Amino acid sequence: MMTINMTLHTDKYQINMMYAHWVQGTLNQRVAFEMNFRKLPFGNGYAVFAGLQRVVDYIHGIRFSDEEIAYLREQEEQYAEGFLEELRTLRFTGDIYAAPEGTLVFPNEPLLRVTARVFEAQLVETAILNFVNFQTLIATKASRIKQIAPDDVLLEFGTRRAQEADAAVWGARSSYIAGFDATSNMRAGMMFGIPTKGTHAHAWVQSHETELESFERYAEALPDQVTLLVDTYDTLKSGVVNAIKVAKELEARGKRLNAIRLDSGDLAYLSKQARIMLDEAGLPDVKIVASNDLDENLIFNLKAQGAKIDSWGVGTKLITAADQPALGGVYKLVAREKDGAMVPVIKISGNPEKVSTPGIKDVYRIINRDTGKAEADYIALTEEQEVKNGDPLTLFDPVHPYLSKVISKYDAIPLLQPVFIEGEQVAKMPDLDQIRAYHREQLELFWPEHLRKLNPENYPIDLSLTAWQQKLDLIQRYKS
Ligand SMILES: Nc1ncnc2c1ncn2[C@@H]1O[C@H](COP(=O)(O)OP(=O)(O)OP(=O)(O)O)[C@@H](O)[C@H]1O
Ligand SMILES: O=P(O)(O)OC[C@H]1O[C@H](OP(=O)(O)OP(=O)(O)O)[C@H](O)[C@@H]1O
Ligand SMILES: O=C(O)c1cccnc1
Repeated sequence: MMTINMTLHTDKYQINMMYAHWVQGTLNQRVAFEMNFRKLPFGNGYAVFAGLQRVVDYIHGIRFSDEEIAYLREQEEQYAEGFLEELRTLRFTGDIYAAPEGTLVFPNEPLLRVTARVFEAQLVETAILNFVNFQTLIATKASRIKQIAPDDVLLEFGTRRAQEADAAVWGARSSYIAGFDATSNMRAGMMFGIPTKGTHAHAWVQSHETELESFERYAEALPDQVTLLVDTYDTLKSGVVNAIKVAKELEARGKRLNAIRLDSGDLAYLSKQARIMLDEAGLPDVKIVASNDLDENLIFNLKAQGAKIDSWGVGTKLITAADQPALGGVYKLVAREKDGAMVPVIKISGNPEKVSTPGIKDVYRIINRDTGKAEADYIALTEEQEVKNGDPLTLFDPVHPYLSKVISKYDAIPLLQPVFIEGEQVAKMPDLDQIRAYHREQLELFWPEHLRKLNPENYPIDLSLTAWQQKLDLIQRYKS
């Protein structure tokens, strides 16, 4: 398979900064960047971290080959030849720590950290944000849907409405991580091993003289997985009646009708009526699939109306994250090398929540040993020992520091795991089913108050006293 060179999947300003560092002789300065987001999407109580596999693939593929070099030479005559020669040998040689895909993550905590020569750390910002922002957004949307239909079969149908091809396949993967059962996209199935499922379209019915004939022909062709779309002409008077006839014909051949699909009209009413008709025909095992612009709110509503739907096909609103089409993850410089040591740096803002937290940090999920539940995430400078030693921790909200409590019986799970060290991948990426299982286990760690769809309780993200003090000191220094 031809692999596409993604090295120039970056903003020009990154190359400009790389050039300026090269000119100034500072390209080898070591820096640390952390990625985080400030606001949860969809009013949800958590986000589902995704995109790391794509980041890993991208990092491995960084190469300025003849084509990239020629393009840069042509695009920007200010770039000196020596710089272009430097790029020719550029490989990623830094460290990347990241949360595993499927982890529940929260605002204002580092999800991924790059420590590298500034030359490399700057190059990779754009692609990392692109991959992680999109995939985390879709995984979070999918997780909301899964939360309200935990026992139903969830099918991802979005490709035709996705924002182009990459979004379709990586969105399908993100949905699967968060609990979807299958995708309709065959390429996503082939690339990632996601189960694929498909029914048939209205075109199949329309391309026959009668609906019944179309159902019979379809069932003849694919007798082991027949799902019939029943709404082309009249769902209850024609579609379901014909589906029942075909189910009986299948039974006579030792086969069975798997399901019917509803794709328009009042899905609550039609599913209830269809259920009665199927049950009365002795077909209680025939399932009902619904589709038509669904999302978590509609599905929730349909369930409240007593809809008899076993499986949901969700396309447009999932794959485009229709109610919030972007996650605002950012990549901020937190430390730089000075006289051989890494020193913290800060970005001040008029908005207190936007002031960056300086220094290289780790995040620990603090599990209360009495309850087995996550109590808070605790952000500490990497050199801090308290949490590593299991010493009592003061948990306090950095925006409202007077709200605090001490916890002593806890387990601290470090969220950021090494992925690359000195340019070498040090951890094998889990396979997709492991990621999916891990995501399910993650949910078990949280109280339902943080997981509910509407007005969830904020999960505390706390700063260590040392990290907090350092931030205050730096704010003070820049103010004076
Ligand atoms: N019982 C229900 N309660 C709330 N919303 C519903 C219900 N049934 C269906 N919907 C949703 O209402 C929206 C409109 O559906 P409807 O079938 O009326 O229009 P449509 O999609 O234009 O139909 P058609 O495909 O026949 O043109 C869809 O998003 C559908 O999922
Ligand atoms: O509604 P979504 O959540 O986006 O799910 C995907 C939609 O795509 C198909 O419709 P389309 O009209 O494209 O084709 P069809 O003729 O097969 O219904 C399908 O019937 C769903 O309604
Ligand atoms: O299999 C289906 O029913 C399907 C697939 C993609 C989009 N809409 C429906």
